[in-house]
Amino acid sequence: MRTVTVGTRRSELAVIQTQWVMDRLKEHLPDQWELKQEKIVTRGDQILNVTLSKVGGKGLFVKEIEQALLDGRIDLAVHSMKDMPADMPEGLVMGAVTERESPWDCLVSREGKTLDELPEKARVGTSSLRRQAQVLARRPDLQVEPVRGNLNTRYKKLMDGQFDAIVLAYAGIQRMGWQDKVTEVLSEDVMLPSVGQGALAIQCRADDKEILDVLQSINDPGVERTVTAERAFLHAFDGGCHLPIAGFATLEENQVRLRGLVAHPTGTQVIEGEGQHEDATVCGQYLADDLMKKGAGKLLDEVRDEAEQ
Ligand SMILES: NCc1[nH]cc(CCC(=O)O)c1CC(=O)O
Repeated sequence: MRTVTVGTRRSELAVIQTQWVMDRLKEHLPDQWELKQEKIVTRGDQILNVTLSKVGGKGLFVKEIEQALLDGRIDLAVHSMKDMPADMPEGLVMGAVTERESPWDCLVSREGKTLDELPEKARVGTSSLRRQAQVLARRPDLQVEPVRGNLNTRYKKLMDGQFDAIVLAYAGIQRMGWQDKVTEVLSEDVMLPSVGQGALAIQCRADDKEILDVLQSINDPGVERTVTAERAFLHAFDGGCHLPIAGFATLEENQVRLRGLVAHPTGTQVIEGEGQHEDATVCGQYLADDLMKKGAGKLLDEVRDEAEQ
């Protein structure tokens, strides 16, 4: 008999994601085990109306949750993979990676216009430098403005007329059941997604063998492999989701194929590449090396300097 406490952020999306994982876990739990949910407020949830990139710091959405795991207040935690920092605190591990929903971004537009159809100087809401850079690379005339808050808040701001369109992760929209609000799913040639986008990461204590065993049953090895390549790529730049870096991997026969890019937030410079390798981590590192040779390191230094001003 064991009561397993599952930690989650309190936003509607986080709760839906956690419930989804709990439903899966239920089918694999030993007899007499129970699942309980515990909501945790993170710093990222408390910061409103500030551009995340300005607040900086990696893991705004995970720190408090990690502390709860280390303290034993919770036994496992469900995170959006893309919110997970590259380095895990001592004593914690990623016990499972779940199957991936859509990795793409999408445009939700107030008057049903696609990215190419938006009128000149239309206002697009996003606080992600990665999305900003790619929107501006395609449509330099648009005005990109920061938008904070959870999905409900952002959608309300769009409908109130603060923006003509917003860019969101399609996976989040799907989980909320909001597919009919989407104007356009953006293809990888327009908007390469964030590393890990659409996948969920389940974190637990490294020494909790019982939980690790149960988590194995819901782990998706294919997604684990592609996400490992994407994260190795991001890690090589010492980057978090607040930098304009994108990466997306697929499996082709026995190879991991990875596309990645580093951009200036103004969209005026985009350095991109593609590579494949059997080993996921090597694949990510090789592509990062390739982009470094094309000037990505210098570009990111500029972006970091500008962010500090
Ligand atoms: N940045 C916040 C965040 N973290 C995870 C998702 C949902 C999608 C996912 O699982 O990647 C979102 C919302 C968004 O970016 O629109």
